[in-house]
Amino acid sequence: MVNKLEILDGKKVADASDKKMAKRVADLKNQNVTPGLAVILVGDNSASSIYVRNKKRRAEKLGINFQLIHFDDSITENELLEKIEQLNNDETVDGFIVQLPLPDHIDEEKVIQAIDSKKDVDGFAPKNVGNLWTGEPHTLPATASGIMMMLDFYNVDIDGKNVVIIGRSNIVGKPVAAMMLAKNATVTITHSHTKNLADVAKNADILVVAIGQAKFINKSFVKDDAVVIDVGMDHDENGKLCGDVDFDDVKDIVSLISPVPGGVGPMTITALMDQVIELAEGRANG
Ligand SMILES: NC(=O)C1=CN([C@@H]2O[C@H](COP(=O)(O)OP(=O)(O)OC[C@H]3O[C@@H](n4cnc5c(N)ncnc54)[C@H](OP(=O)(O)O)[C@@H]3O)[C@@H](O)[C@H]2O)C=CC1
Ligand SMILES: Nc1nc(=O)c2c([nH]1)NC[C@@H]1CN(c3ccc(C(=O)N[C@@H](CCC(=O)O)C(=O)O)cc3)C=[N+]21
Repeated sequence: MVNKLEILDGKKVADASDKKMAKRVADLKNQNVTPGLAVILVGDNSASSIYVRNKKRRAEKLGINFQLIHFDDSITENELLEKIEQLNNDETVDGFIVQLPLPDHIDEEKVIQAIDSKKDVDGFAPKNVGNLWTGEPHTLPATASGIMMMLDFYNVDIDGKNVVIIGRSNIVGKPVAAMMLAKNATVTITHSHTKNLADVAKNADILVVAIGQAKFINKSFVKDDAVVIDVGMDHDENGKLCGDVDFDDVKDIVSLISPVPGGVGPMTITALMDQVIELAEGRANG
């Protein structure tokens, strides 16, 4: 079978949206409002560090105020909660993120609940999660939104399609499921207890992989002509950044695939910046 490989080029989609977003930031600055984003990073998780570095770069490019608050692993839960309270009350900060995962001695649930849902640009606060499933959400998880924006850019039809998601995290798997369902996909969420994962995954017209295992998904998991979205931020045996999908193994059978790097990562940042700008627009309009 002859197959024309097409890449879901997240970098290209991101560059196109940057032009529109920079214009919105300029309009806000004319009204004396500068969008503000703060990020709390505890310790130095590798995927988090990549995310922080690229967010800073993109915020600076777009003219968004970016503030990194970097704590050592030894920070106490109370110190972290105090910082969150301060950001909740800081009028120059439109939105902020607490990078996950957090060290074991900190209760992630408690931290997320402390974030003012109006400033929760990750869309992780319980109120925003609830709204994601019932409609009219205030903020949305950036990775899932970024994936949907990318599929939209490439005119990938979702209605009635079989979407299989591998991974059920609150950051990626579950919000992707909610958004795909809202677009009328038939959604299957799989995880480490799923039996016959390859057979289930082979039903997917659109396969979304977010497990954090380098090159785990090879062509035995992928149907011919499937669309494959690789969320993983892993490292191969040479320490090089790679995804959860073995790109070279599947590239000849898929119809569309997002690479790592240059796929979902840049789209996550696009979706995040879009959300920060939107909150600042809300502030400017009173
Ligand atoms: N590009 C981006 O924008 C982003 C990238 N990432 C990256 O995506 C990956 C996943 O992140 P995240 O969702 O936070 O990960 P988590 O570790 O929170 O969750 C991983 C999920 O994958 C499942 N899983 C793990 N191994 C297997 C397996 N062998 N077979 C089936 N299911 C499996 C787990 O199952 P169970 O629940 O049963 O344990 C769990 O549901 C990471 O590499 C991360 O760095 C994350 C966020 C954003
Ligand atoms: N509260 C919280 N929300 C998150 O959304 C969140 C998090 N914590 N913790 C960590 C993961 C990981 N994540 C990434 C986003 C973009 C890139 C990214 O920019 N990737 C580039 C990397 C390119 C490079 O610089 O080498 C790419 O794929 O092209 C990476 C990783 C968000 N996460």
